[in-house]
Amino acid sequence: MMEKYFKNFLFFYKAIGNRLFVALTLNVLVGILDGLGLAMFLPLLQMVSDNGGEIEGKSAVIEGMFSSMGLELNLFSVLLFMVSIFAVKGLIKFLSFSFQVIILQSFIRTVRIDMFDKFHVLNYKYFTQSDFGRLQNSVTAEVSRVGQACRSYLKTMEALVLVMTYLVLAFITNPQFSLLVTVVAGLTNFLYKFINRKTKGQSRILVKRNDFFQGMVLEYLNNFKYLKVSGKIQVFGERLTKGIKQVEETNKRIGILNGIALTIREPILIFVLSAVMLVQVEVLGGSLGLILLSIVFFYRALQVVLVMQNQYNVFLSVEGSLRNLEQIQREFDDHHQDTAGRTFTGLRSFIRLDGIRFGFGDRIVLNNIDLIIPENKTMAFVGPSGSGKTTLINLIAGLLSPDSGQILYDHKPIYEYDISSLQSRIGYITQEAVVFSDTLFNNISLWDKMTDENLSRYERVVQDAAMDEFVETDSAENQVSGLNLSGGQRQRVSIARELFKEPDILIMDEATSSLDSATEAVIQRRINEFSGKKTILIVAHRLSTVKKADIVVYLNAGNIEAQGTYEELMDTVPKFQKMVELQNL
Ligand SMILES: Nc1ncnc2c1ncn2[C@@H]1O[C@H](COP(=O)(O)OP(=O)(O)OP(=O)(O)O)[C@@H](O)[C@H]1O
Repeated sequence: MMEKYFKNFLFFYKAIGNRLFVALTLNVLVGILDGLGLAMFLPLLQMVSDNGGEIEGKSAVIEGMFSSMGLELNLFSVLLFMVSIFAVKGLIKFLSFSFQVIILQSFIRTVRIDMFDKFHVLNYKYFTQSDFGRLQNSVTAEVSRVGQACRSYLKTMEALVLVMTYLVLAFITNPQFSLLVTVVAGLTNFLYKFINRKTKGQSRILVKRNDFFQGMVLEYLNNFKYLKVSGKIQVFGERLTKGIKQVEETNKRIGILNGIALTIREPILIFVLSAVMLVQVEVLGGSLGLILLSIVFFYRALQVVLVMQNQYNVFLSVEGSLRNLEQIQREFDDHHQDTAGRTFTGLRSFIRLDGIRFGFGDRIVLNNIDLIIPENKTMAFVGPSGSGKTTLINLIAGLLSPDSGQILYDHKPIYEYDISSLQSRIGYITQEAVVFSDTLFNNISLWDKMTDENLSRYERVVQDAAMDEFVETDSAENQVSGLNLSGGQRQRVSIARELFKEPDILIMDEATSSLDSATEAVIQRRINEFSGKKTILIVAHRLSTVKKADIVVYLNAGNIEAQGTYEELMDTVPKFQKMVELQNL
């Protein structure tokens, strides 16, 4: 229990640092100034009542305070003091408020940036196996909710120190009365424990339901076209509606619980105050006069308790998001890609795969792969669908790490390199063409500067990728997006981008599968010019594209069954021969 309170405190303390204590101290100051201002009621009360014997004792302290400041205790000086105190209190409250805004902004900024920093180095295998709805929800909506958690937590803490300050003041004024009120009011906390537990439970359910809903939204957007053309958009729409209803149902429950917690506090406390006042005056024969100032403090405390209650409920309703964030941060840390500092400056001799094994979960995808890819040679991977070609390429490109075995770039294991320096030397074109909603120039240069040199490089690769047919002159500033280009056009944008990059190693995984034969031939001719100058890895089902490869590797069920030239494979591997015959080559 205490451990949990401490855990939350530690979480925010780690993110906010000692500024948290500054914020809290400012609040104690606000409370003390408020108390001091309110204490001026004592001399005022004394001025209006003649039988304030007990008040006199306490007000003597104030009188002493005034005389030490060289002031006389009269209506004017008391009121002047009160006005000044409240003015200073206003100023400090403003400081505290502004300080809180600053803390919060920096907290949310840090959490967001930190989240994406962790995301950038996330291992790709974990990414492909993740629930995308959860990932998306975590880096967007959940971070905002964690910001809300921080805000409400801070406000709760601040309210708590204020309540404490008022209670101390009430105790100083009238210990017996204050003790009675505190004990009775404390008993009502059991009720709140119950409500809080319920709220927390709902908050966790809410995160799960939001993850699920976000996942559905992603699928809806990604598959919009298919859902429409298949006439199933309404069916999917019903699932979405169900998701929305579930999220809102949970929100409603949390809202109602908050409402209960918020509204019952005041009537209960007023009841307690009245009951204790009756007992104190009627049974214990106390004086109403002195009770009054304690009541003012209690009432102040009550107002703050209400704020605290409100904020704590808000906190509980988003606490699920906080736990989710901690969990996902832990997962991100556990699944980050290991990468070392050696800068890759280009391939000098070969890439070597030694006894590579790789699986997704229990499914073994690659089984003991040994392979040497000599520098500046073209190697093609062929084999049935699902045989592991793309997975093998992804391992070579450093997207995936083998379960066992080693990948060496020029005698050094791949993990000894700074992976981004290696990947910046790899051109990777896949069947899923990547197009960003931006200008054509930015799409191809990936936001490089628009210098004369880059522009002429851009124009060259536009031609090399056979884009001239859909790209007019002065096209660099044209806006494109995945939606306003045809499949083949998107693929050519992807090819142009990798040519612009001028990589050492060019990987083409079904890179020309969406193109007509004529366009493919143009690009193929351009790629052929690289042969002997770059290391090229090709995955292709259309076997005509691999005829010119130096080495063809035949993969089957995660094993290399044969490798050699196209002709050698035709002679020695009947399965390959059959594949070629089926394509009428
Ligand atoms: N993210 C993943 N999670 C689980 N299994 C996966 C994942 N990606 C691929 N696989 C499995 O790994 C195996 C090899 O897939 P891979 O994409 O490497 O085959 P491929 O030879 O390139 O196939 P194709 O010619 O159809 O593109 C397949 O059985 C596939 O189901």
